[in-house]
Amino acid sequence: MTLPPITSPVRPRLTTLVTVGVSATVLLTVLCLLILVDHFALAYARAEAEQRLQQLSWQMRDALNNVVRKATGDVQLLAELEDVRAARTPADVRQVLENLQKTFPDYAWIGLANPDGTVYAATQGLLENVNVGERDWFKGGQDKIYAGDFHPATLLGNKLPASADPWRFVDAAGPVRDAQGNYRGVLCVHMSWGWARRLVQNILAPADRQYSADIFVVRGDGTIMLGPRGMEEQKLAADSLKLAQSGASGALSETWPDGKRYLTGYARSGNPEDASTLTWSILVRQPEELALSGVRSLEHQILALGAVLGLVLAAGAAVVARRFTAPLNLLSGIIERRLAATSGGPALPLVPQLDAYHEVQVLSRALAEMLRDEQRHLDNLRSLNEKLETTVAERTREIARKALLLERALAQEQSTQQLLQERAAELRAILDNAHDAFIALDPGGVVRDWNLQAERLLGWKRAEVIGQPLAAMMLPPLLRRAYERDMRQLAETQGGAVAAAAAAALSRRVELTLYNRDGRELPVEASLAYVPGSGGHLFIAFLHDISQRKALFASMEAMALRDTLTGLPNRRALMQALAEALRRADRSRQCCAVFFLDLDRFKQVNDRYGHEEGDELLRQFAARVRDAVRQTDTVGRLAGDEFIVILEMLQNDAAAQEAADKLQPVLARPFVLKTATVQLSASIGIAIHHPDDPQDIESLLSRADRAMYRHKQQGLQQRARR
Ligand SMILES: Nc1nc2c(ncn2[C@@H]2O[C@H](COP(=O)(O)OP(=O)(O)OP(=O)(O)O)[C@@H](O)[C@H]2O)c(=O)[nH]1
Repeated sequence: MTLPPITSPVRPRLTTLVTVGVSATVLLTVLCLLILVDHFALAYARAEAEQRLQQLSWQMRDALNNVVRKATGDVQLLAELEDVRAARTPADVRQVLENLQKTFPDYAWIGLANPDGTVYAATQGLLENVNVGERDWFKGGQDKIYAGDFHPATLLGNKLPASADPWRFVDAAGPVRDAQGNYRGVLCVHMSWGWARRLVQNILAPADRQYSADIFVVRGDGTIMLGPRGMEEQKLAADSLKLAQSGASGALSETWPDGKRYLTGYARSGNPEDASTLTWSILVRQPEELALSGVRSLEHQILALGAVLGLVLAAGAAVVARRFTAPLNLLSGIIERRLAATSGGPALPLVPQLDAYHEVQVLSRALAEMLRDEQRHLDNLRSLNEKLETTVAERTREIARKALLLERALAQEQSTQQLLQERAAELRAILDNAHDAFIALDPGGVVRDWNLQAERLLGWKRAEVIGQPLAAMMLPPLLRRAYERDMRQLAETQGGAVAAAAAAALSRRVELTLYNRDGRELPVEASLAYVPGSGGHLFIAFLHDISQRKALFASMEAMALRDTLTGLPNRRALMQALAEALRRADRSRQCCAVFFLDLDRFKQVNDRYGHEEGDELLRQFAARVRDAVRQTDTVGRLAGDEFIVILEMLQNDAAAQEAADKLQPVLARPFVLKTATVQLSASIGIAIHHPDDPQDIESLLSRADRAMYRHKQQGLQQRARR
C-alpha cells in the first residue's frame, strides 16, 4: 500500500470519543442542572425562608399586640367595675384586683392609686400608701388608657418574690371615675415580662427545632428587650430594625453584628399614635446557611446522582460504541497493517465484506474496491519504475562517459590555460625587460598595457595609466588631433576592413615627439601594430628612445658645417649662408658684400714655426675677423688660410669698403704665438651683390677671389718696390 504515513499526532479511537462524549454530555447536563438548582431552588428556598420568618415576626407581633390589648382591656374592665369605682375600702378593691390577678399569672402587680399619687389598694397590699405620682403609668393613665413600655422594676423589685430573671414590667393604666364621673384615681397593671419569653418559646417551639430561629423584641431606642441570652438589654443596629421601626414589614438577607449572614423577618407592634399600644420592633432571624441547607443538600444529591448517572451512561456508551465501532476498528486495523507492511514482507491482509450496518457495508465495499484499484496502479507503477530504472541506468552510463570526456577536456583546458599563463608571464617578463617601451591601446585609445620601460621612459606608473586615454597625456597638440582622427576612422571602419586598414596604417616605423610626465619633449621611434582579438582589438606600439641618436645626428650635422680648427662655418656652411644672404638681400632691397681674405705669406709661418703655430695663428686670425664685424655678419673659413666674410644690410658699395678698411688694421697687428710673435698682412677681395643681381654664388665668390688676388698682387709689388 502506498498511502502516505500518518504524520499528524495519534488521535483517540472512536470508542473512546463516544464514551468521553456521552460522559461529557451527562456531566454537562448535571452541571446545568446544578446551576439551575443553584439559581432557582436557592431563590425559592430563600423566598420561602424569608416568608416563614416574616410570618413568625407577624405571629410574634400579633401575640404581643394581643397581650397588651388584653392588659389595657383588663384595666378598662376593672376601672368600670362598681367596686373599684366606689372604692369603699382598700380591702374591697384589693379583693377585686387579686381576683383579676388570678386570671393571668403574669400580672405581677395591680393597684389603684389615688389622684394624689398614693397607692390606695394593690394586690398583696404591695406599695399601698406609697406615692407613685411620678411614675409614667400614673401620669399617662390619668385621662386615658395608657400602655407603659418595658422597664425594670424600681419599687416592686425587692418586694416581689425572687425569680430567675430580674423583674421587668410592661404597664397598662387607665383612669378610674366614680359613679358621678369624678376622677377617682389611676388603675395600673404591671405585667411581668416572663409572658413575652413564654410567648417566644411557644411561637418558636416548632420553628426552633428545624431552623434555629431567634426572635428579637426591640424597644424604640434600639435596646433588645427580648432575645437570645447575652444579647438582651444591648443596643442593636441592623437594616431590618430600621425597616421595622419605620413601620414596614417583610424579610431580608443581612449581616448581623456578629459578622454572620442571616435571613431576617421584621414587623412592628402597636401604633405610635395610640398610647394604649406599645410600639416594638419584632425581628426573627435565621442563619442564612441554615435556611438554605436544604438546597445545598439537594445540590449534593444532584451531583452524586449525576456522577453515578454519568458513570453508568459512560459505561453503557462504551459498550454500545465498542459494538458499533468494532467493524470500523477491523477496517482501521487492516489499513494500519497495510500501512506498516514493508515490501517483500508477508502478504497484505484483504478487506472482508462487512454487513454490521449500512455505513460499514458501504465503507468495506468501497475500501476493497479502492485497494483493488490501488493494487492495479501499483503493478503499473512497478513496471513503469523498472523501465525508468533501465532508462536511468543507461542515462547514467551516458553521463559518466560524457563526464569522463568533459574531465579530459577540462584537464586539457587547464593545461592550455597554464600554458597560456606561462606564455603570458613570459610575455610580461619580455615586455618588462624589453629595451623599448611597450604600450597597448584599445580602439577607444585607452591604455590597456604599459611595461616597465614605458614607466621609465614616460614617467607614468603602469597603475596610473591603465584605463586612461593616451592622447590627453602625452601626445603634442598637433599629433593629438591627428591621432584622434585616425582612431575615429579606424573605429568607423567595419570588420575585416579594420584589420586591413589598421595594418596598412600602423605597420611601419615612425618618429614621434611625445611629452613625458614632466612635460619634456621626448623623441621616440614608434613601431606600431594592430592586433585583432575576440575580446577587443588592440593597437600596440614599441617606443624606442632616440633622443641620444638625435643629439648625435645634430652634433654630427653641426660638425659637418663647422671648420674644426677655428670653429667657424666651413665651406659647405658658407655656401648655404651665402645663398640665404643673397635671397635676403633681394627681399630687403639691400646690398650684400662678400670679403675674400687670404693671409699673405702664411706658408713661411708654417715653415718657420711649424704647423701648430700656423694653426694657432689661423685661430687668432679667425677670432679677430669675427670680432671685427657685426654679429649678424657671417665669418667662415673657406680653406687653408682663406676666409670669407658675408656682410648684409649694406646701404651701398662704400659701406663695404668702409668695413674692409676697418678690418685691415685689426689684422695687421702682431699675432702672439707660443714660440714667436708674428706680424703679417691679409689680402681682401670684395665682391658686392646688388638686389636683382643674378643669384650666382660661384660667380660672386669668383669675383671676390679675383679681387683678392689683385689686391695681393698689388701688395706684393709694393713690398717688392720697397
Ligand atoms: N698651419 C697650417 N698651414 C696650412 C693649413 N692649410 C694650409 N696651410 C698652408 O698654408 C699655405 C698656403 O699656401 P699659400 O697661400 O700658397 O702660401 P703663402 O705663403 O700665403 O702665399 P701667398 O698667399 O701668395 O702670400 C700652404 O703652405 C699650406 O701648407 C692649415 O690648416 N694649417
